[in-house]
Amino acid sequence: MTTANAEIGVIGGSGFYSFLDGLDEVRVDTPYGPPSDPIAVGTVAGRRVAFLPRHGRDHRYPPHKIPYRANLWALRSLGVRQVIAPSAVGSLTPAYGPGTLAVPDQLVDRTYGRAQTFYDEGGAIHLSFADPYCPVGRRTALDTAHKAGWEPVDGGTLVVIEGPRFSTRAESQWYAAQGWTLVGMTGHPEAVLARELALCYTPLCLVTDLDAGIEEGEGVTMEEVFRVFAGNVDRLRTLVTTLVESLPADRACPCPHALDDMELPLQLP
Ligand SMILES: CSC[C@H]1O[C@H](OP(=O)(O)O)[C@H](O)[C@@H]1O
Ligand SMILES: Nc1ncnc2[nH]cnc12
Repeated sequence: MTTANAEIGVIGGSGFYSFLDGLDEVRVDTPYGPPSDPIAVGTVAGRRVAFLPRHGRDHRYPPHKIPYRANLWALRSLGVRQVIAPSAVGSLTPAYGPGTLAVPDQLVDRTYGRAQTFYDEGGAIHLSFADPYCPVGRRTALDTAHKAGWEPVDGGTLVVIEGPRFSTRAESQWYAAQGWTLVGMTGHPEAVLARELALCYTPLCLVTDLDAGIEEGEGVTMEEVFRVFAGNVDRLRTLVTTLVESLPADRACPCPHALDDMELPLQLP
């Protein structure tokens, strides 16, 4: 049983395996097994922060094998109430080239076979997920990014595919034709599990490539994703640090934290 605590969680994705120096590492266990990695906990600008690389620091978990439930549960058990979630994504529009930062406001789930709820026994719980992301977190992220010199994209739809393969050109063109703008592999079930634990969740999507239906080359490669992300990770890390400082502590947002006080079949950590 750890006594470490944090209010803000950062879940790093591909190429974002560490956050800041000098954080303490804590091992947390959960009813869903251990999270992807020990969690780095510390104080940043007076705010208590917990950092967890979703694939593990050695990227041992592919997107469909990430222990999403353990990750969210572990963060919540440390006291986390707001999650910042950077990830590498493909673009479904030529308007958003590599290096673009986007803060989507919608999500489409095209995954299958992933455990995507904590409420699979003990009673039926149906939560609203109409707006999957915290509006205050999104606004703060966009304002913070503007101040830091980014030109972030405000809104758009992230389609989450099962992976680990990238999309075919036809799939990609179909996603784009729906009006969806970004494609990734990890945004679901991460966001909905955060919602089920009454956590605010703010995605920070860094475009690493034009997806297969948009570009005319050989298709997306993993090497390309890592290379472009590596070229942006330092300023993204700086942005996340500033965002940690800027997120309002009072959570005066419409996200359903009332869950905290509800009688649920699940004993929240
Ligand atoms: C490294 S190629 C595809 C991989 O990158 C993205 O990871 P994350 O969302 O954790 O940044 C994508 O979702 C895939 O998991
Ligand atoms: N094109 C793409 N498709 C799915 N996930 C991605 N992550 C980064 N680029 C991606």
